[in-house]
Parts: sequence; structure tokens; C-alpha cells
Amino acid sequence: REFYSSTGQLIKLLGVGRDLVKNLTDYITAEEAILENLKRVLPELSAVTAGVGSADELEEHVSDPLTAYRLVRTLRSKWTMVEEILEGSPLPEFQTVVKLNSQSLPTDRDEDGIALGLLRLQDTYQLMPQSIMGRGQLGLVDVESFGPNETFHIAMIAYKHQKFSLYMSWMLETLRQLDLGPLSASLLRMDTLPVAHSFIQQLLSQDRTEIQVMLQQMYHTSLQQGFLQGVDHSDIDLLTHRSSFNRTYEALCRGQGIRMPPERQKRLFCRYTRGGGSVQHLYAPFKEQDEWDTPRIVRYVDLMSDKEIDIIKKLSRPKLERALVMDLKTGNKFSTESRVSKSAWLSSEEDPAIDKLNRRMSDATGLDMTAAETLQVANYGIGGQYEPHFDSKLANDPDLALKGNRIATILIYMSDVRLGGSTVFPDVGAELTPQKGSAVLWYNMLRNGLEDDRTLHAACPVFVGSKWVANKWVRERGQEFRRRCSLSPTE
Ligand SMILES: O=C(O)CCC(=O)C(=O)O
Ligand SMILES: [Fe+2]
Repeated sequence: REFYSSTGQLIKLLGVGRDLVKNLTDYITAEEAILENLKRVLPELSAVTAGVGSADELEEHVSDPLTAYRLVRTLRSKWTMVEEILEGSPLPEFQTVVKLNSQSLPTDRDEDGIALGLLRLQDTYQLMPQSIMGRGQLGLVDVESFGPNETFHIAMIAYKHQKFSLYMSWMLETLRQLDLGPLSASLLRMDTLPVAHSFIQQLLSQDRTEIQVMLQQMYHTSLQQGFLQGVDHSDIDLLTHRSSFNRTYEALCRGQGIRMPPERQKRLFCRYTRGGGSVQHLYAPFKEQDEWDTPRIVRYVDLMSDKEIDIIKKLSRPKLERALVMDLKTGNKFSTESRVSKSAWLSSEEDPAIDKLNRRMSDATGLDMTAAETLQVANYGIGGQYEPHFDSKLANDPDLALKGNRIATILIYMSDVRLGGSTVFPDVGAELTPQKGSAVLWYNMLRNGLEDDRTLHAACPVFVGSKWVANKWVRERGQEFRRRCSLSPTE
């Protein structure tokens, strides 16, 4: 159970939160009724116990038989009432509810994971904290902005993950919010942070070389202080150390990639196709549109209906688990920030809808699905992403010899995404935007049987919205007569 890697879990959390509010409201109402009853007992109790004076006066007071009688009787009966009222208290049940629910609430890890998602968005889409918080020109709904406690938490997470430039932007935002200025004493009190105020001044003066020197110093100080113990230093995110690998990926995600020249664009078409030649689709062909020329990427529009999508989502929701990545050397699977989503596998026996979908994919593409992998459904939450990878690089795959490699990927978009979440091919510049109900197809293998290195691709971080996709990995076995082979080394 993990709240940050998919929106599905957040919806559940919303439900848990609502239950909590209802329980708490019920409890308060019940306690208020009890307090009202207790208050009603109070006047009589205080009336019989009232009376001040010297010891002699008090003695005279209680020696009056009527008074004595009333004191004994009232105390007895009213205190029994108090006991009875309190016995009706829902406190023990409420405490049990509270204990039970605290197990389904988010943990530190969730809080940090969500903050890391925000930082990833900021990094990829190159935003200032203000824009992230919805005050920029992003046309977002006006979400309530963060306060200094929140911006400080995000700064700390950035620091912990060695994202120093991001850390600085959130520290400055925190200081701005606290309205204390860069020389604030509170900054110096944060003694876990090796931040000198001269550093902040330099940052404010926007001198980049100075900033870089200071970032390096800060990094070394934190190393000395053991703050970064146990982390992998090969991937330090200083302003100076950004791999060009990630830069093209992120530029594409921002829509700033290289554009396809117009003469090539002119050669992209759309057409009706009966791919597999199935009789069923003789009069209802599929709409196929070219997305990219080399490598060829096509999109099938309206491959799935909204109703089918609802069925598939419903089937996968209870099975969604954090998606893992395979270690190419050992074949072991592990969870990593480079792939943040939840996924589930749905076999065609599970529901007729899945079987029908598999058949439709075969009809549209003309590919044989007998050796294909079962359908994988994935859900990405805010900041959810999958960094550049090949679908065909399979390590320790027991099916490889029997079924062959992943010759093609069919990626179905089961949602629109309001902002972010494109599928990008950094080496060639293609950007595919999620379009609900459509599916894209590309070949990971060349016709000559070798892997096509141009199919390196990534899922950009989701900025606003929830992204649902389904992956169908088609294997080589079965395509021998469906896709022409070639002896050319490049084809
Ligand atoms: O979600 C996407 O856009 C791509 C997902 C992907 O590449 C994968 O799951 O292998
Ligand atoms: Fe992929």
C-alpha cells in the first residue's frame, strides 16, 4: 500500500478521510449530548453542596434533617446519573476506530514520495515553486497555495535527494513566505542545513558561476557531515551535472523537442485499415493515423470505448501494485524513482472484455496475439513517470527462447491527461499525447531481427490529471508470416 505512485490509492485515501470525518462528527455529536445531560445534573448537585461559613455554621447547616436528607439523597441519585450518562459514552468505540484507521493513513514515505513527485515535475517542466503551486501561467484550477511549512518540507526532500538547485528554489520560497529576507536568523537556526547566507545572497544576485561554486561547497559540506551517507553519488543533481540523456527527454516532455521538418510531416497520413482482414471489421474498419515516420509509429483512434475502459479500470484497481524495474545484470526486480506508477496484469480468461480487446488489437494491427504477453494496465499519479527505456531489453526472461523478443508494443491510452504524461522517443523527437480510447503501435525490432535502438522511449511525468494506459507486448513468435522479414542491416 502506497499513496503516491497512483491516483487510485489517493481516491481510496479520500474515502478513508471522509469516513474519519464522519466518525469524528458522530463522536462529537454523541459527546455533546452527553455533556448536555451532565450539565443538567450539575445545578442540583451544586445546590445541595453549596454553603460556606465557619465549621460551626456548617455543622448547624447539616444538622437540619431536611438538609441532611436532601444532601444524601441528591448526591446518591445524581452521582448514579452521572455514572449512567458516562456509560453511554462512545469514547471506547471511537478510540478503536481511531486506532484502526491510523493503519490505513499515509506514512512519512508517502509524504516524501508526493513531495518527490512535485520536484520531478518542477525539474522536468522547469518551473519555479510559484508555478508549481498554481500561480503561474499554467491555466490550472486555483489550488490553495502552500504555506511555509509545506514549502520547507519540499525543500528538505529536495535536499535529501541531492537536488540542490531545486532545494534552493524552495528554501527561497519559504523565506519569501516567512517574509524574513535572506539574512533571516531563522535560516541560521536550521543547523542541519549547511547554508551560509552569503550563498543566498549570491543566488539572489543571479551569478551562475558563483552559485555553482557554492553548490559544490554545499555538497562537500553535506558529505562531510554525513548527511548524504548511503546515497549513490554518481547521479548528483547539481546545476552543473545534468546528463544530456535526461535533458533531451525532459525537453521533449516540455514540448520543446526538435520538430519534424515540414517535408516529412507532409508524408504523414491517416487511413482506414482492416489490418488483420477480419470479417467482423469488413464494414467497420479501424482509423489508423501516422504519428511518426522512422521508426514508424501509428495510432488507432477509438480502439476502445469509454465503457470498456471503465470495465478494465475496475478489474485492475484491486490488483494495482507499484511497478518494478528489472536489474539487467541479475534479473531481480526493484522499485525505483525512475518508474513511478502502479500496474496490474489482466489475463484474457479474467473477463470477456479483455479477450475481446485482445482480439480487436489483433484485428487492427494484423499481429498474432497467441504468444503475446497478458495485458498490463498502469496508472500514474501526479509526478508519475517512466524514464527512457527499451521494452525489448529483456533479461532473464524464461519465455525469450520460446516466444521471442517483444517485437511490437501496443500502448492504449485509457485517459486523457490534462497536463504532461506524453510518451516521448528522445532519440528521434517523437511526442505522443495521451488520447483516451486510442492506441499507438511501434516495432521494437527491425525486420532483420535486431533490436531497433530508435525505440528508446519514456513516459513524461503527469502534471495534472490521472494517466491510465494498457500495454500489450507482442512477441516475435507468430508474426513470421505477418510481418515481412529483411536481410538489410538497417531495415
Ligand atoms: O505510459 C507510457 O506512456 C509509456 C509506458 C511504457 O513505456 C511502458 O510501460 O513500458
Ligand atoms: Fe515502454
